[in-house]
Amino acid sequence: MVVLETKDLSYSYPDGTLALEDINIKIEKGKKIAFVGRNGSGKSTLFMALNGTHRPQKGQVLYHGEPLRYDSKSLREVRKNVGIVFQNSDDQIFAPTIYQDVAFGPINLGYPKEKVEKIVTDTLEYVGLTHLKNKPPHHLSGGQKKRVAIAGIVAMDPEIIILDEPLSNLDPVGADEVMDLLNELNYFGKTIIISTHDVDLAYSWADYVFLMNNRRVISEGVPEDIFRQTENLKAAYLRKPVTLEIYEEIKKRGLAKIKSCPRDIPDLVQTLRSQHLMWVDVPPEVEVGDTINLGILYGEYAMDSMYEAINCRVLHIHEEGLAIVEMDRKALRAGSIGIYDTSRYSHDELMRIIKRDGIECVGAMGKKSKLIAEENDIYIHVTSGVIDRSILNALSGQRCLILTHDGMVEHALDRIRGYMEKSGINIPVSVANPRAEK
Ligand SMILES: Nc1ncnc2c1ncn2[C@@H]1O[C@H](COP(=O)(O)OP(=O)(O)OP(=O)(O)O)[C@@H](O)[C@H]1O
Repeated sequence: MVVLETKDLSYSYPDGTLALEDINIKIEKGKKIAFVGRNGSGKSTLFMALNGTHRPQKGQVLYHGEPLRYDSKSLREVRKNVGIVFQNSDDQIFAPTIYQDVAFGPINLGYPKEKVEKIVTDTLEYVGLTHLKNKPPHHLSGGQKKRVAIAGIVAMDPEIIILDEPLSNLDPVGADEVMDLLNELNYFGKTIIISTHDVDLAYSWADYVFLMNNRRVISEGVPEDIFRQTENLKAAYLRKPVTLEIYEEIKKRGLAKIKSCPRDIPDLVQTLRSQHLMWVDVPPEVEVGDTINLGILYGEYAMDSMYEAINCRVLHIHEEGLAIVEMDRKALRAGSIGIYDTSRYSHDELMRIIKRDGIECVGAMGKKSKLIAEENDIYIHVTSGVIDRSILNALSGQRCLILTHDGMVEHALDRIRGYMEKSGINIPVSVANPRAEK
């Protein structure tokens, strides 16, 4: 379903600068969208047009198929549904305390006092800022300010959240936290639109990408297509994402075993063709192309995990039964992943699970999980890209536990099961504290 659309939209600033020209885009509900383009290509201007702040001189913006109207009542309505988080948090945060800042939107929407209080309390908890609620915003770090700005928008419960350069000026941890938050919001149904220069981020994160240059959208599509269009990337002064570049080099050398483009590190690892060739004696009945089982390697002989079952494909049979075979290593004990639902957190149970399952690697998704780990002095090995890194750690034989909550539990299960299906590798995965059966 298309939620937001523009038709032949052009916009010039009052000083005559033409900033957008004939923009035709369609935004699908529930997607993660990235607008990628260098400085000055028109991304911020487009975002301001999408929520009615800039009124185009030509063309239209449509929200759910209805052209935007620019009277104050209609604008209020559209801004409630299409929230923008500005690039510079200081442009957005102005109340004396964080609490008041987040309350600003809901109060403006005319909600009763109790409802405002509940929304603000829930939102601050959601973004992990409850402990700072009475602080003045200018005392916060860049990452915290960004989360306050996002909270201010989330508090109005918009259908679409637009973020202009959400990671600019953030350190890697702050950036990961913001991306975690955006993924969670998207998982629970919000359409998320960001602008960025970061091609690696857009490639791995977005469902759909618009490439902008010089006031126009020059290309659009799924990231695997957009970032392979070398000419368009050059025209937009952008480079290829690193994961894609590595994959293309691997492919050129005949080392890739699958044709689909990997978008993240587990996918990239999965792409690698096993290159282990060896000589073995084979019985007379074996023919070229047969698969034979060589048994199990472990310890220092196993390369990818603690224990590996080695199957071989016979490539060539030499005289007297000596054959060249290509080894296919399969992890036998691929480690495991437990998922702990922190919405049903109990200190004793969590500590018992970590001990019982011999957990070697803990990952925390979301602010609440990180706080729980901190409270309990649990060392967090993985704080970002938690699901993918846990998969990689499990593949190398580690027992992993992911701390997360509510619906994200299902999301993690889906992602891990999806990986198992694609790769054919079985990683034991379960919810460590499942909901009790009624
Ligand atoms: N208030 C303004 N008045 C006049 N021209 C402006 C104004 N704001 C932006 N522009 C111009 O509009 C064009 C598009 O700018 P815009 O900020 O939308 O680009 P952008 O892609 O968001 O860039 P960045 O990545 O640097 O944020 C640029 O040529 C810019 O100089």
